[in-house]
Amino acid sequence: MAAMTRLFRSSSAVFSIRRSLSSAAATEFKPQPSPPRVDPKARNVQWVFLGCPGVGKGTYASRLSVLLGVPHIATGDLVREELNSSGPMSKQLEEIVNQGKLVSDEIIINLLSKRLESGESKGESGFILDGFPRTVRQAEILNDVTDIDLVVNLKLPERVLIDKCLGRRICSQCGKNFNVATIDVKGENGNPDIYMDPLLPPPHCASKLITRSDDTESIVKQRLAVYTEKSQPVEDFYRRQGKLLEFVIPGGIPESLPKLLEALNLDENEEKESATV
Ligand SMILES: Nc1ncnc2c1ncn2[C@@H]1O[C@H](COP(=O)(O)OP(=O)(O)O)[C@@H](O)[C@H]1O
Repeated sequence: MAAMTRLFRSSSAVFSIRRSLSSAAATEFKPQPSPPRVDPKARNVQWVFLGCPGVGKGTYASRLSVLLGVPHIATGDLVREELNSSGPMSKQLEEIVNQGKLVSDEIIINLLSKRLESGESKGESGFILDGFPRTVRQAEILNDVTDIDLVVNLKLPERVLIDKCLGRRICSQCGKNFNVATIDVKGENGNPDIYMDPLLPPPHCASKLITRSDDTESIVKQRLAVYTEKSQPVEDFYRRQGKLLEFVIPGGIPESLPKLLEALNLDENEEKESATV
């Protein structure tokens, strides 16, 4: 990871790294990968979680990061930390985020480099990235500095995404995410019904819940449009490399997490046992 941190630094300074995809890679679509069995003792996976706002990237990435013993690094969290600080970029970031737009690649890579450097100094290795890369340019830069093992692309229908964003709540003290929405959507056009219970906070968080300023209906719709325009091409970028694992979320966490672990070739019980050794 040291090399990645250093190279990220230089790429953010020079910001001219470009990797043109070979024409063969651009046309050849590889089948969905079957992830190799992860050895719990060598958990330095380098994974990326993609998916629309509200799909649950943070929820699933944070659970997997605990199972695999790698940090969960969410660029949205890095942006919000900076935005809530009294730093020089705070006002500018607030405006961008509250318009549902993307922060510049340069700012994001700078924030991510700092986070990787601080993790590296604490001995972290491997990562699950959530919310990065979000543009093809970011994906190209990442591709130039390190090898990503697997990209998990989470999917849900758009009407569920909007309800989930509107129901999202965060504990202002511990930072954990909850959701007060009950999702109960009848399947259409051959798609199955989707039911999700609310994810309610424990009593000590209940009085400290806040809503993200960008989780209003109009900003969520704008973020979804930005995702389609800027981030969907990132799915194709990784699909061409044969690294994209598509996962349609079937329901709430109790139903979906075991299925996701199965798709990832991970065994929750084995992982838990080895985590306690
Ligand atoms: N990789 C990125 N590139 C540009 N902007 C980003 C990136 N990651 C996060 N942001 C900014 O932070 C905001 C919140 O990100 P995130 O928490 O990942 O939200 P979402 O729920 O939309 O996935 C985004 O709308 C965007 O303004």
